[in-house]
Amino acid sequence: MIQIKRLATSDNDFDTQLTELTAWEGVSDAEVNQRVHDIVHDVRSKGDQALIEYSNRFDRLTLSDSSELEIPKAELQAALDGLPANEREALETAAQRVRSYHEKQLQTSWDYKEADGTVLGQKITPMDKVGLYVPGGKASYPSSVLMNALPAKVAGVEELIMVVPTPDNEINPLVLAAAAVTGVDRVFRIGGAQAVAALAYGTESVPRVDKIVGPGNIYVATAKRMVFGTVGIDMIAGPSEILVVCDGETNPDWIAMDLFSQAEHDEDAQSILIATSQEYLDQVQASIEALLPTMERQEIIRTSLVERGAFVLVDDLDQACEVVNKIAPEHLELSVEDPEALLPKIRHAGAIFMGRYTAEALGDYCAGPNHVLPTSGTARFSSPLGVYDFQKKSSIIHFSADGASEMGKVASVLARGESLTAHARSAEYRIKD
Ligand SMILES: NC(=O)c1ccc[n+]([C@@H]2O[C@H](COP(=O)([O-])OP(=O)(O)OC[C@H]3O[C@@H](n4cnc5c(N)ncnc54)[C@H](O)[C@@H]3O)[C@@H](O)[C@H]2O)c1
Ligand SMILES: N[C@H](CO)Cc1c[nH]c[nH+]1
Ligand SMILES: [Zn+2]
Repeated sequence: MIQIKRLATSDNDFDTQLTELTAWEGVSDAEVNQRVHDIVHDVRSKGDQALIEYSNRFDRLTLSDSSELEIPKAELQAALDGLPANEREALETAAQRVRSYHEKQLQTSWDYKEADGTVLGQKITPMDKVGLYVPGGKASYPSSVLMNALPAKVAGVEELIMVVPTPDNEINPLVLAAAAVTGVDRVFRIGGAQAVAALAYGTESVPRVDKIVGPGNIYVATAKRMVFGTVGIDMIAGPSEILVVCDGETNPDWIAMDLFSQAEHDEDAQSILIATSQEYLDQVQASIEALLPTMERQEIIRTSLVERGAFVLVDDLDQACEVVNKIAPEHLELSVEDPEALLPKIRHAGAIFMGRYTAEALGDYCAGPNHVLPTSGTARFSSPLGVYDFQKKSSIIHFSADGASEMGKVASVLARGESLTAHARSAEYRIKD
């Protein structure tokens, strides 16, 4: 029997149980923080040498020279050329759909003119150089290459630097092929906190970037948080999560597999099912028992479900939405007859999958929207990775002589109210007699 926690909103201590369930201890774990701090410090002070040492230790490589850190560009195209036709076609189809979706997000500069001729606006500029973290410890993620690189390309970023760990010196050719398809400029075989530090501070081989994006495990997420300020980051995109709300009418095997789909990423991944009847939860439990032995990654799935998974019994679908908003999941599946009716009640979720046919897995690969999403409740204030993450804005202010005179009077009063005389006099010079 796989012991999945059972909670009910009718439990007296439901809120406490929910808080304990969704707390991702690792993020604030002092030991992880110290380890990541040491790694970041070493990369900053020893550069490539630290990258070589950590990659040899954590990814079991045998690097001895800086020149081995980068994967030559010719290997990216060779990987693409060597793909079986069905893989190449799937990769290109997914890339085309992700690109089209993201093109809709492109923001452009804007301005408007006031009656006295003053022009105000915003100039939108792509970033110069960004770092794309592509995870690769427990699974390899060609799809994450697409999701990281394509919005950056659509935004017009000049240089894309990708990092990806290659444990035991193995790399999925699809990862390199995806880098070729999307036009990534340089790829380094490094991962974890050391890769994040290299992108943030630069080393002899790895260029320093302006922003680091992409998902990763606890070491990656902690390092991104640590270097924020020196570089920009997109969000904390940690271990995957799925929250399924079901009205009890979807085939329980489908729901069991949807829960497995995120649990198989990582022991730290979180899969939760909310339903309106105990009988339905029992049916999904039975499906899990029957299907788990058929799964290649059953040990990871089992640990994830037992340690971090849960079944939550609610009175009705309205109450389900309240629980969703408290959890603010990365992925939400509304596996119900009328998902449109629930949508207005959902305020916090990274991506919302509507109806019984919309498996979250489609969103991971080829629906079009980005799969790099905020995790561990950060959907309360973060959004999916998008073109907007690679664009920045400058305010444009161009006063006419008349406008400067009128606003000079306003600025003068406010500046004198702050006792900032130079500000006041600077504005006053432009006031017409
Ligand atoms: N939120 C998203 O959008 C999204 C998308 C894809 C994947 N994911 C998540 O990304 C994560 C990927 O994790 P992963 O482990 O497979 O790959 P990863 O690339 O994130 O991490 C691998 C690296 O972790 C470092 N590491 C491993 N053990 C360490 C230790 N003991 N001390 C210091 N560093 C250590 C190593 O440097 C290694 O190269 C999963 O949790 C998955 O769920 C999230
Ligand atoms: N579910 C992950 C985001 O949390 C993305 C992914 C890539 N490959 C499979 N899944
Ligand atoms: Zn996934």
